[in-house]
Amino acid sequence: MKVFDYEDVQLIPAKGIVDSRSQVDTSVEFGNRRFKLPVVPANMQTIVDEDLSIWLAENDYFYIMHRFEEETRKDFIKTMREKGLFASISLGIKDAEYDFVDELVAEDLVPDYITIDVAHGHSDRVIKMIKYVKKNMPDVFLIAGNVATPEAVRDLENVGADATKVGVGPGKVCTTKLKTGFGTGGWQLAALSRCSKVARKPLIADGGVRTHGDIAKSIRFGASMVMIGSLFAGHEESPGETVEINNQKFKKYFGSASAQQKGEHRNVEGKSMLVPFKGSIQDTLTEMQQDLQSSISYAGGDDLDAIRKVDYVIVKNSIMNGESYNASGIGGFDVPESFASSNFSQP
Ligand SMILES: NC(=O)C1=CN([C@@H]2O[C@H](COP(=O)(O)OP(=O)(O)OC[C@H]3O[C@@H](n4cnc5c(N)ncnc54)[C@H](OP(=O)(O)O)[C@@H]3O)[C@@H](O)[C@H]2O)C=CC1
Ligand SMILES: Nc1nc2c(ncn2[C@@H]2O[C@H](COP(=O)(O)O)[C@@H](O)[C@H]2O)c(=O)[nH]1
Repeated sequence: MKVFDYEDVQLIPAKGIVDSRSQVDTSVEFGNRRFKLPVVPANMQTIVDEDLSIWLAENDYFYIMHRFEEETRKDFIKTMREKGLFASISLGIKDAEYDFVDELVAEDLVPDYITIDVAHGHSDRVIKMIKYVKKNMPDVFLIAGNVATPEAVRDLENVGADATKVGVGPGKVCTTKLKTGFGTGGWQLAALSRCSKVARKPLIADGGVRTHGDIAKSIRFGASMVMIGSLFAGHEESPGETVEINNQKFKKYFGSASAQQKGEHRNVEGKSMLVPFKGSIQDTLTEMQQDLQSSISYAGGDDLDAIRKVDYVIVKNSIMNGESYNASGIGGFDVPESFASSNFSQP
């Protein structure tokens, strides 16, 4: 199998057709709505909250609210409806989630988008939940994940998923690859490419995006939407706790399967980091849009479709010219265990 990841690939420029990058359209249709960018902040507790969801929806960006404050989900849907905004929530697969689905139907609170958010999406339990949601809420746009293989994409699509989310273990705060030996860490882009060969519905590339150019690469290899955690951590609007060390501001970013999230040390497959404070999320989204407009212009077109057909080369591990990601200021650092547990109150 030919494997490669984001840092191993360079897209090859084609003859440009626009006079200015400002003419380029980065918008994407996803589930009958059009969004400004093919990018969604990860549905994690230190990345998105209600305020940010409202802001994103009001400004025509896609969002998925996380599922880690279960009891607030109905009120969240009501709030979004009162504001005339779309509602997009996450769902687990435990027994109580079936009752939750029943309650949403009974109380006429069916959201516009639901994302089934579990680590091992290619499983009987996820298939059962997809069938249940689609039977009881046929109009909801249902995203299911996470998966790593074409077989999984086929299986989840066949039982009713409207989109599948690809990426097991490539995340910045993920320890799945180390603790279990499984996943798409190190070959996430190739895994996405394999999945795109069979997908009949949209794919979301999830995890491993470290630079804005990786968004264009995700689109090239089959993604309709790109889910990003670490690049969205550390903003003013990010819900992660702010920490000051030696007069420098940081924000916490922790995994959804970390001890911090779970409140216990059982089946931990995630860790916690401090990410340098980055200012406003609007600035990052604007820069992402400008960079993607530039990508599309290099692809020789004026919308995202141009990137999907562009040629590429594999240049094994060479695009950083010997620099590490941290050296370019993109990273952050891991939180020592002692610091993580003593200075952070559990959600
Ligand atoms: N994208 C990725 O690579 C990963 C993402 N995550 C994120 O972490 C969060 C927690 O995920 P998850 O633990 O699935 O959710 P939950 O903690 O809600 O667990 C869901 C259910 O699935 C069971 N379960 C979890 N993992 C497995 C497995 N490998 N095989 C069989 N059953 C399993 C759990 O039981 P029990 O705990 O008893 O096994 C539980 O009953 C999610 O937000 C997920 O997206 C986590 C790991 C990888
Ligand atoms: N293995 C784990 N993966 C996790 C955990 N929490 C979140 N995630 C996944 O990571 C991406 C974000 O990746 P990034 O590289 O952009 O930071 C997120 O969308 C999840 O799919 C976890 O605890 N363990």
